[in-house]
Amino acid sequence: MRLKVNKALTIAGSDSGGGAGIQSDLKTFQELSVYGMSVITAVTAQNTLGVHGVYPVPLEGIEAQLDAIGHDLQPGAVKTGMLFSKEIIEAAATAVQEFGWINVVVDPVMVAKDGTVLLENNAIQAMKEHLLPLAKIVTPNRMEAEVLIGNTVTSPEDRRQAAVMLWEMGAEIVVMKGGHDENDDMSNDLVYNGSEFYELKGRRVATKNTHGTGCTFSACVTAELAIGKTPKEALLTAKQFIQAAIEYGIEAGSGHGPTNHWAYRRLSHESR
Ligand SMILES: Nc1ncnc2c1ncn2[C@@H]1O[C@H](COP(=O)(O)OP(=O)(O)OP(=O)(O)O)[C@@H](O)[C@H]1O
Ligand SMILES: Cc1ncc(COP(=O)(O)O)c(N)n1
Repeated sequence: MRLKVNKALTIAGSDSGGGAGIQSDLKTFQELSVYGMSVITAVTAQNTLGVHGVYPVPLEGIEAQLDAIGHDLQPGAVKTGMLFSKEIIEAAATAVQEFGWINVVVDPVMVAKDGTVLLENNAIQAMKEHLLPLAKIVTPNRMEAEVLIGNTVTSPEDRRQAAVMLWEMGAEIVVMKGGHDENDDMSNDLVYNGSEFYELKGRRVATKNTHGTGCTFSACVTAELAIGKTPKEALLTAKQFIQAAIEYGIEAGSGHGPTNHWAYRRLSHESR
């Protein structure tokens, strides 16, 4: 018997340490029973202590991966992570349009936790011009939102304003993630869909093991959209997924460790 599967694609960088990027995305897709596919934009030599090298894949190799998928395997949703350069952003945006890919989730990855640049400065404009208008959902953290709107985001009012500005740049739904907020109790994310604001609420976990939280969250949103869930349903599940992954953390490496990608599935089974 052949099962019909829901398919999702990640266009992102490889994290040799396994906690972020392509690796976190494929693990998350698998946990949600979604068939994962990947276009690798760059290889990073990375562990929990930091990024030790960044090796972009030649543009021709990226376009070949996009074409290979586009001509055969139609994804039900697509996410972008580390895109590194203006040229790679343009190639990804061209493929989305050429192949009619839907449910595009843009995680505007810019720097790693240790400060290593994962998106060149001159690529910001291309992201605004070419990618945000194609996004069903964009998921910036506070620093990424500041770079995209060109202003600081500190107060709750700034956050709402930034969400509106990003929506005006063309993303259908904006999620302002709260991982970097100065709130010891909660890590809440603010969502704006053009007509209403709502929050994804989560208890803040005191841990240094948060490597790849943003990648994992956006991968979960993507998988849920591929399954056919509404954006709101997808976001609520992603919040539960990342909460479990942080709360039931694992110890791997001696620096900023990864999250537990199987915690959500374990908890779902246990509660049945
Ligand atoms: N310590 C924490 N406790 C609970 N939730 C957290 C914590 N840190 C982050 N989160 C949640 O994880 C998700 C990712 O948010 P975050 O702001 O960390 O993204 P990010 O900076 O893009 O992540 P990264 O760059 O590490 O992949 C959000 O839902 C956020 O609220
Ligand atoms: C390939 C790749 N993609 C994304 C991130 C961001 O994750 P973090 O901010 O947790 O380092 C990363 N470090 N590496």
